[in-house]
Amino acid sequence: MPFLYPCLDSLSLLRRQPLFSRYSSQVAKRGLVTASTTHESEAPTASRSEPRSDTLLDSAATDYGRTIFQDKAEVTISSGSGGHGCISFLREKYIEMGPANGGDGGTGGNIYIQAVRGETSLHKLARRRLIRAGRGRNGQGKGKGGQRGEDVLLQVPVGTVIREISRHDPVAEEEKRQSVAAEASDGQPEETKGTWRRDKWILYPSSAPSDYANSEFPSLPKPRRSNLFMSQPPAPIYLDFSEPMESPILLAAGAVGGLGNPHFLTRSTPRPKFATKGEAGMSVTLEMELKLLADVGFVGMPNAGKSTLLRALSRSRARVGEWAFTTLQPNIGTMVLDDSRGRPQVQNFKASGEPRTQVSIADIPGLIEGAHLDKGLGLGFLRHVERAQVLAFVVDLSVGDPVEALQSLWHELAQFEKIRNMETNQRSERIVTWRPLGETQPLIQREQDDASVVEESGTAKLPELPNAPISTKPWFVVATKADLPGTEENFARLQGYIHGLNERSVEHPSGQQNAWRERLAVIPVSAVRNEGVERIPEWTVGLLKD
Ligand SMILES: Nc1nc2c(ncn2[C@@H]2O[C@H](COP(=O)(O)OP(=O)(O)OP(=O)(O)O)[C@@H](O)[C@H]2O)c(=O)[nH]1
Ligand SMILES: [Mg+2]
Repeated sequence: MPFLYPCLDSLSLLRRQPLFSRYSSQVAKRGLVTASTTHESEAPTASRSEPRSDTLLDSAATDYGRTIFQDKAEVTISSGSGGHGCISFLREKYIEMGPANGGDGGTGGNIYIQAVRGETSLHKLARRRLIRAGRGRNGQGKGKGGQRGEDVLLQVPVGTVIREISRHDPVAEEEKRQSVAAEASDGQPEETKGTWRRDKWILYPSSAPSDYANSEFPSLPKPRRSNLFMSQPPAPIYLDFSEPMESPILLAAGAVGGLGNPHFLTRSTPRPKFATKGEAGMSVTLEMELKLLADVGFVGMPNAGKSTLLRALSRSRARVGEWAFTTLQPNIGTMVLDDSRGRPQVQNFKASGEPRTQVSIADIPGLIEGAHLDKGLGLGFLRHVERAQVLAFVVDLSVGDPVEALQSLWHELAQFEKIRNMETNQRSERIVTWRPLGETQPLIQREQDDASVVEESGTAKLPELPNAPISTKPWFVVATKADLPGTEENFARLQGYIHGLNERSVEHPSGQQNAWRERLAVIPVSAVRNEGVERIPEWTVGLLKD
């Protein structure tokens, strides 16, 4: 019997037992088992009764939550083209050759954009390089207009900045072409009668070329735009979504549809056998950049303990490891001040009077000396803390001189600001008129005459500077790893330096005269032991303002 049914063999049952219990204890240790399953398993009670903070803060480097994150995207949006007009004639009983009744083409779909709270990354847009709205349907007989193209709604996270790189607008190009042709013929409108442009006209399907040999085409209607075009943002697009939006805004309006054949009814052509094609949709290439909007930004060297601190302050499961550059992309954690159960930990009100229930924190990859020269992971991640209201400098007490570490972090911040301002200047650079030797007319002036693009960008309003200088932000220092032996001396040194800053006896590490130094503090903590961190929410909230 046992050799036929090994499952009934009592020996094999016994052999399987330790394996199962080993598995269940591992699972219970990771905290992955729900209440009902742990009840049945033989997990040791000791691992279940461990305090939550210990398992979360001193976890293995492999135990972390992963989120897909992308903070840059370049997409081309293309609004829908219009449907073509229809060539049709009424045909009924006893009416063999009725009047023209072709409908107009439908308008193309629009592209809208909305900043919403739920989104945290641009990865969905980044992997779609081209986003098209639907095309308008063609007009139909019996005077039926074509159906509108489908609209597209892009949802981006709050904190996204959108810049236009290039644009292709067929209607604008056609308008320009016509105005150039009109100028060439001394203000007279371009003569298009008797000619036809293949890209503009639709001919009756079953007609032969001879049908059009003697017929005269009417003049081409002027390029048209949909009414919604007026509510499009002016070119070049520069949008900064720092607030969630209740309703989407229009980014690119769909093109209008073509005209059906009744539009071309004249005395000389009672049965027009032509209609116009719909206008082509415009396409705009946009660069999107996400600058996470957190209330507090952590700035520190690699391995300083930023992610551990984030785990101690919030329920974040940011990766922690004992090597440098564990964090490769920003983590956002939420520090809950009031969980609506009993008395809140810290009571604070916004300027609007509503209570502040949570504070968001951004933990970014570490900065090393020379990050502005692209050492380590570079300075790019600082854009996620540049909009934070408060900066927390996380300094490791167990390695090197904490004062030097703080100063070099400030140096890198200053370099970041310099590079950012340079980029802003480049973007808004004005056109300088330059006159080469021997030329009577300035070169740029000549360009302006025939290229309206140069004129437009020169006269466009400069966008407002969205950020205050970093040195004017409130900041404080968190001295981590205070549990390690021999860190008292380093802490005393750091405290002395901060005291000197408060007294204004030492220069501000940013080197700026008007830098913020109202209430500087250094908070010693041990994030792994969850000691001292309870001071951070209180101190942060005191610095936050609306
Ligand atoms: N003893 C002690 N160790 C700590 C403390 N905080 C963090 N650590 C340890 O320091 C190491 C680095 O911690 P992380 O939180 O990954 O440091 P990080 O600043 O996020 O590092 P990067 O992501 O690489 O920039 C880990 O091994 C932590 O366990 C602390 O307060 N005390
Ligand atoms: Mg980290």
